[in-house]
Amino acid sequence: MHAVNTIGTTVLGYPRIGPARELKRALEAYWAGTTTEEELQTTARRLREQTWTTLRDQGLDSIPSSTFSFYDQVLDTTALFGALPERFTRLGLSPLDTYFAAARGVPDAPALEMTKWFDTNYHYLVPELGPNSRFALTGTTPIDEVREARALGITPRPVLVGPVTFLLLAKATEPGFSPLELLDELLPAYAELLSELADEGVEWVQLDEPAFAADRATSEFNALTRAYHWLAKEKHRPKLLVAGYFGGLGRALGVLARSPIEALALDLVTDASFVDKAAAEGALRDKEVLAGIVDGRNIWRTDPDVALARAAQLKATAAHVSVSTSCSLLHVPYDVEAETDFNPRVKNWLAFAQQKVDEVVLLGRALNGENVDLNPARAAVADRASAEELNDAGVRARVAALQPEDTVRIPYLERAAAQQKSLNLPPLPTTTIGSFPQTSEVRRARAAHRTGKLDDNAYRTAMRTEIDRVVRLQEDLGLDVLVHGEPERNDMVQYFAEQLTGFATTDFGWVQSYGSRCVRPPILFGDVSRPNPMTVGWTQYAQSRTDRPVKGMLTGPVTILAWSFVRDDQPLTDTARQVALAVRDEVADLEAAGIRVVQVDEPALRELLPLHAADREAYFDWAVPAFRLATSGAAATTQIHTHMCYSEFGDVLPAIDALDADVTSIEAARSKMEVLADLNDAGFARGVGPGVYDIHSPRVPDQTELTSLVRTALSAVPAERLWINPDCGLKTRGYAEVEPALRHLVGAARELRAEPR
Ligand SMILES: Nc1nc2c(c(=O)[nH]1)N[C@@H](CNc1ccc(C(=O)N[C@@H](CCC(=O)N[C@@H](CCC(=O)N[C@@H](CCC(=O)O)C(=O)O)C(=O)O)C(=O)O)cc1)CN2
Ligand code: MET
Ligand SMILES: [Zn+2]
Repeated sequence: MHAVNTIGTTVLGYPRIGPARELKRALEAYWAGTTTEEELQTTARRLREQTWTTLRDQGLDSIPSSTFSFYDQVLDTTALFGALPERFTRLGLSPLDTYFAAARGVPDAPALEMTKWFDTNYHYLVPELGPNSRFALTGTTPIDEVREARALGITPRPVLVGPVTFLLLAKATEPGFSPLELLDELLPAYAELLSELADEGVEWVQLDEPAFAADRATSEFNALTRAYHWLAKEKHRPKLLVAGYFGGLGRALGVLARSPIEALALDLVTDASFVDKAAAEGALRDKEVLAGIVDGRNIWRTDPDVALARAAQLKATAAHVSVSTSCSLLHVPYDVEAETDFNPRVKNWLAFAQQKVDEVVLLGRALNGENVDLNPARAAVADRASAEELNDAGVRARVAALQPEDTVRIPYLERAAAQQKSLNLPPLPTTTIGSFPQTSEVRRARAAHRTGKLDDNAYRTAMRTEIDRVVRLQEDLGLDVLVHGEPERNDMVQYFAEQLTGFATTDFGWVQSYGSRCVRPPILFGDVSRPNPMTVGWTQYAQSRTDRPVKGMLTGPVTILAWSFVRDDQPLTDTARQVALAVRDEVADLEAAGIRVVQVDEPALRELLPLHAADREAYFDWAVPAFRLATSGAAATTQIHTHMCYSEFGDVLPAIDALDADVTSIEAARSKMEVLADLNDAGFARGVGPGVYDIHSPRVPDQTELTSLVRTALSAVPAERLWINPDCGLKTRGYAEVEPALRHLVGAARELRAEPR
């Protein structure tokens, strides 16, 4: 047993969508109006109870609560402290519907902005705060959950977004205002919650401060000091565990070590060198340290010897050391045992959330000096290291033979002239980003094909029918560069992973991306190669149905890595080169099949940007060449497009320029085209297609609005280089919105082409 009053073994958080995506289905049914709030609440309660009892039965000492969310934990915090913008609260909806309005938007109240949770593929809803924002404990969810858990005989450890990270993640509603100025307003609301949790018998509360894994200013460290001195001075409160993850804590480690909190959770996986710094931090002497030695973000089984050595290093300096995950398990799937169709050898190398909990329990006992059997784990790690799939001589030789000229094309202006001669496009050419609406018909056909109910021929016919429809629609609308619509793709990364060697894909390995939307990140376990063309058949078919150019559609190497679970036994740069060569082969085959425009999507270029500025150059040094390796084999006449979205691009503009794509489409509608001026400042002078409307909203923009946006764009970019397109792919939308929106888009282009310049 663990010592009295310590936290002991635990995990920092757990998946919540449900092992069979029960929450996704319950949410979508509720939003569609086919079920009641009560039914939704019942599903939610059952999922929470299932999580708590599973974690208890697996033997964790401390069970987290409030890791459940109906949409997002940052939005939960905003709602809990009464800080939802008035445009939602004045709607007169129930608390739950007000919350969903903020998450998803309603006709007169656009949703909160959504953005990436640090360097993950999870998205949170950005709080909007201004000088007049006030906080009050208006919600009861953490307390309700404690009561639910206690009814099961479990006294849980509520997990909350910490006050400083919450403010640092918010966006200011007024220029010049820093939400951190609201700290003194916010702390009393947190203190009140802590006091109420103490009343419920809660012993420990976890406050997450991942914002301190990024570079921070002195004022921000001061805020951290102030926050935890302030919260800790309250007498009536649970003990405080502060969790920093997604990297080493830098100066925040000392700040937290010197603050009067009782425990600290450290990510010992992301930054191994951080262990020494933590060990050297004498002030940990009065604290319990949760050693995050089980990777919460990747799916490999933990090497028990490496992990235990890291944890043991802390024993000399901390009052008590317990074992935990490096971060919440939100970022991994539930259970590897659900994968019945999996290569058993690869399966034995993996740990999903449920297996990671077992690892935490086992390693915790080992750290306490109990006699446990670590040999199965050691054997699995050794087996993986020796697998021949990790070492494909042909792939290795090809990478070793790469030359600098493999990442260089002839100068842009020469290419642009050759492409214009071949494509003969009008000024302000129009195009889309690739996917068209994924109708239930298309989804059903894919599902039936997967389960064998639809044979290959019938499936091909179904997809071709869809491609015909999408091509005809684009011709009718008058778009200039067409796409095939991606009906055959379950996901823009998984689709490729399913066809490449070195990848395994899952049937049930769902991970929440945002709200009810999930992805199944492929597992990149070995050397990567492309046995056969992956997209040529569909693209060539689409091209055969029209005289206009059809744009081939590929996912780039950086995004394939970012949205997969990647191997941790070699640098990302090595893996990226292998993936890039596979994409390069596909570009060559598309070209050979007569495709004159190829888009290589890199929406995750910004996502993988390291949180610490000092690591960024090294990142660009592999990410940019990987994209260039994938695309530089193309003939001068082949027009290479790329696409980026879901990000603030400020920190990656030089990298976008360095990709050397002929045309870059980039999310811009929500920021009103500001990115164009920024690109100019970075010296960017190639084709650019700022998204002219936000595809995340069902709202259809009218032509006047689009014309005016393009006019704004024209003040930054000459018509010869300016493309007109939506912000992102259309797969999550319906035709009822897409058709009129694209009609207005083409109309705007025509209107402006007719104007004298
Ligand atoms: N990997 C990835 N990350 C990304 C993005 C992305 O496109 N891909 N886009 C950004 C935003 N994220 C997004 C993530 C997911 C979805 C999304 O729509 N996901 C779908 C699932 C996509 C999928 O893999 N679908 C498969 C499997 C569908 C499925 O669930 N099938 C049913 C049965 C089929 C049926 O009858 O419908 C089942 O297995 O139970 C398919 O369509 O083939 C969902 O949650 O609903 C959208 C955006 C950033 N990160
Ligand atoms: N080609 C992809 C699509 O249109 C790009 C999406 S970026 C998240 O769906
Ligand atoms: Zn996109």
